[in-house]
Amino acid sequence: MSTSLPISIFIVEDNAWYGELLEYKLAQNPDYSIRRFTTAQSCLDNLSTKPDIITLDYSLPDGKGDQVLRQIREKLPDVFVIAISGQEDVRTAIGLLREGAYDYLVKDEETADRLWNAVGNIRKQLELRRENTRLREQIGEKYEPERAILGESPQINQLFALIEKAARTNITVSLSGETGTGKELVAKAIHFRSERSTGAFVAVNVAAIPRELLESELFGHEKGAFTGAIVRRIGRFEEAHKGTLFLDEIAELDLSLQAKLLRVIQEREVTRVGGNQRIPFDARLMVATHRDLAQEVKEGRFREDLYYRLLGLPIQLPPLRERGRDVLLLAGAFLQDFCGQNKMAACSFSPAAQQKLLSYPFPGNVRELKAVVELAAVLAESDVIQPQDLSLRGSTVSTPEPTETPGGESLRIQMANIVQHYLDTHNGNILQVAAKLQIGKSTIYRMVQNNEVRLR
Ligand SMILES: Nc1ncnc2c1ncn2[C@@H]1O[C@H](COP(=O)(O)OP(=O)(O)OP(=O)(O)O)[C@@H](O)[C@H]1O
Repeated sequence: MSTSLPISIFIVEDNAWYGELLEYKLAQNPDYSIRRFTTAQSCLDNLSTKPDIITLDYSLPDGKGDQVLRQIREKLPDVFVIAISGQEDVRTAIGLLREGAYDYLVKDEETADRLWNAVGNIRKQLELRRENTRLREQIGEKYEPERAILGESPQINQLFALIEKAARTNITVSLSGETGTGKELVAKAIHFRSERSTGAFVAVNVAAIPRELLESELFGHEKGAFTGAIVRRIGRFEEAHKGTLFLDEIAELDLSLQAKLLRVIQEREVTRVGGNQRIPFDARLMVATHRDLAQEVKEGRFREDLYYRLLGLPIQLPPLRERGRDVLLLAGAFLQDFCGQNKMAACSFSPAAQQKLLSYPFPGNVRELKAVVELAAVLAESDVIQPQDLSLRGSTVSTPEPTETPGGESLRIQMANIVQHYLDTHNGNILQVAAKLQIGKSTIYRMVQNNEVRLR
């Protein structure tokens, strides 16, 4: 297998003949770019070019292998060093491996082949490392707030400023706002801008997990802790170690779990269900709710002490209807994305459709807008979306009847027929059908609510 990624290798060997042999072997792979050095100093002087791998002769005229290895690793901690020595001394080998050498080879007639294999193994690790870096960069880019969170209204600009502040420290962040306003998106943006971005972002929707499972979900359980606990399982707190734990719908946590959560946060240790070992964790906490948590405290449904523990930096997300022309900006971006993903001609909104979007209150906020736009793109008869293509709940703007097709069925009925067919063939699994048809799941939920389709 040849890799398209070049790998740079330094061969440090004072014996010219031996150096030649190693270079000859490795040069068989055209992706390896090789440089040879006969002294430790000449290698150290060239480390700024950042080789991926160094093969290091243990006995160089100007330095012993372990000292040179240390100097190399001080400058390039990530470089893979393969030590090569003429002496079969186990202690030397162990010492070098302890100093961080990747491998140790003894000079004999098979060294070149073993080096070839060792470099091949390193290459695989390097490819994984590069892939990881690439993915991490992509994620970082994706969650660069200015790119992922769309909007130009003063409210959104204030939000960007708060995200920057939150990302600079480890302070707990409490997000509030109506459903679909982007609370989870903001939590991710903060995580991926923070020093913890290389750690995991672990999201738990407290309301979506049955009470009896939630404790073990959060804190883990030991094998045999309860019927069904056939293996030990680490909880979300442990999973988020060095990263961020995002607890969504925190107001739905019942009072007994609130007490446990408070203790865990105070002590920064979890005890798995059925266990007695206290396991320290280092996760940053972010919480979100669509409720007024202070009001929940007043009404005795949320512990006051936990409330103050979690409040940290409060960020309130404005409803979409208060973001002025951001509605059109978001709608345009969602439309472009959807048409691009589905290889449809570029679409736009007619002025009347834009007006309709601007005058609708969007109780489901950005999530609803996205679903409405995607459905409109499917329903529209031309590449200009008209008001009647926008299916808004209880809309005040009068919408003409959907166009009749030659067969006499309205497009909306046809759409319902298609969705019904997929629901029937996918056991009523809304998520699967939404993915298959590339429409928002809320669109299908709405069709179910309006009795346009049925879950049989
Ligand atoms: N400003 C924005 N720019 C682009 N996309 C957004 C914006 N705000 C929200 N979204 C998108 O809207 C959808 C809903 O966002 P998100 O899940 O973050 O909302 P939420 O407030 O956490 O919802 P809930 O309270 O229901 O959990 C997601 O697809 C998200 O990417």
